[in-house]
Amino acid sequence: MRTYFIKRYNSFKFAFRGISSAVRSEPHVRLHLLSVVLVVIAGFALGVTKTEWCLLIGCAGLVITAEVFNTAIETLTNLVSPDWHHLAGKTKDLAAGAVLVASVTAAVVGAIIFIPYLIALAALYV
Ligand SMILES: Nc1ncnc2c1ncn2[C@@H]1O[C@H](COP(=O)(O)OP(=O)(O)OP(=O)(O)O)[C@@H](O)[C@H]1O
Repeated sequence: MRTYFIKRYNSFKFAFRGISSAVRSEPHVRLHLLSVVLVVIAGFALGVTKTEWCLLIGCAGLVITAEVFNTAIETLTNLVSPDWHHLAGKTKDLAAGAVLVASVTAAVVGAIIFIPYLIALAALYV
């Protein structure tokens, strides 16, 4: 039983080490984390609903997950193919494409949620 908990503890430790390594090595991951912080501040400031919070958190999780996978794929590609190879390039382009899809999705959802709040807020001052 003790071994079971030690193994689970180590799994979490390795996972956090992976996230921490992605944050330290990838400027894009830091940029996306900053965006998440700004979205959370805007969410509290504008008083979004519970459903809207779920959508925003879901999108933020999707983008960060895509970024961490992208970092993992880039790292593995660099290990397997340090030299220029069209398949290595294609692999990295595909991973970057996944991040772009997740980011555009999050941006569209954010716009759909925040724009009506911002219009209502602006209307108070005009
Ligand atoms: N070994 C390679 N062989 C062929 N093309 C490559 C190779 N490495 C990178 N590329 C091409 O250059 C692009 C940029 O690669 P790079 O490794 O700099 O990733 P990146 O998107 O700049 O990553 P990041 O800025 O997140 O570190 C890739 O998307 C790919 O098209």
